Amino acid sequence: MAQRLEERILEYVKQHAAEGDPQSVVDHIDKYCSQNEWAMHVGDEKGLILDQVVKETNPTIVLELGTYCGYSATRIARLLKPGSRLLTVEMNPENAAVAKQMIQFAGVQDKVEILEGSTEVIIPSLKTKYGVDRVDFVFIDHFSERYTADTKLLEECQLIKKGSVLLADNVVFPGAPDFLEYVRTCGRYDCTYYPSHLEYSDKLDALEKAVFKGP
Ligand SMILES: Oc1cc(-c2ccc(F)cc2)cc2cncnc12
Ligand SMILES: [Mg+2]
Repeated sequence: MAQRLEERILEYVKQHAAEGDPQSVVDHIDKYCSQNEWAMHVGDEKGLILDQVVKETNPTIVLELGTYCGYSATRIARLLKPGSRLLTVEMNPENAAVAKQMIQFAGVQDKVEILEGSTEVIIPSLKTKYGVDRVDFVFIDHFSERYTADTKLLEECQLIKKGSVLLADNVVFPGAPDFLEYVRTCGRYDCTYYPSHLEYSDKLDALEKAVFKGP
């Protein structure tokens, strides 16, 4: 029995999902985490909203804050057009190691790059170190206390331009009240609220979409 929850999830996927099939990987993570052990993936219900926003945005460059086991990176990457790429930031090296294997197993490794470190250090290095000009879509799913600071950092680093889409998980539970206040009142975003439920639970949660109108 693998020591860590994240390793048990990866083991289950490797033994039961279809290698090279990202939908199968996503479905099996959902199956394990709804039947065996809860884990903090965005999940199937909020995942369908994520899918819809990714499809309507059709992004070329995606930034994800909070990789965890790679569930949402796999979920997003399966929808990306050829030539597009997803950069995902994870500060926990053990989770990054699991996510790397998950993404590899799903067969989306050519689209996904895992950046190990903290967002406050990595975001300012995206242009110089990772050759990013602008990000079209940002999935914010790390510590809710960092949502507002990292959003401001993306603006200051000129990584988001008019039309860039932010989508934030957990704006109800655990909650991101200052983020909601910021994007809804600063005047630079068009916001949409998507009520849903916490992953693998009947507790209420929601996603917030914030489309940047420009500086
Ligand atoms: O989706 C999420 C859920 C929870 C969480 C925590 C405590 C609890 F009781 C329930 C849920 C934590 C998260 C941290 N980072 C990113 N996403 C998360
Ligand atoms: Mg989350």
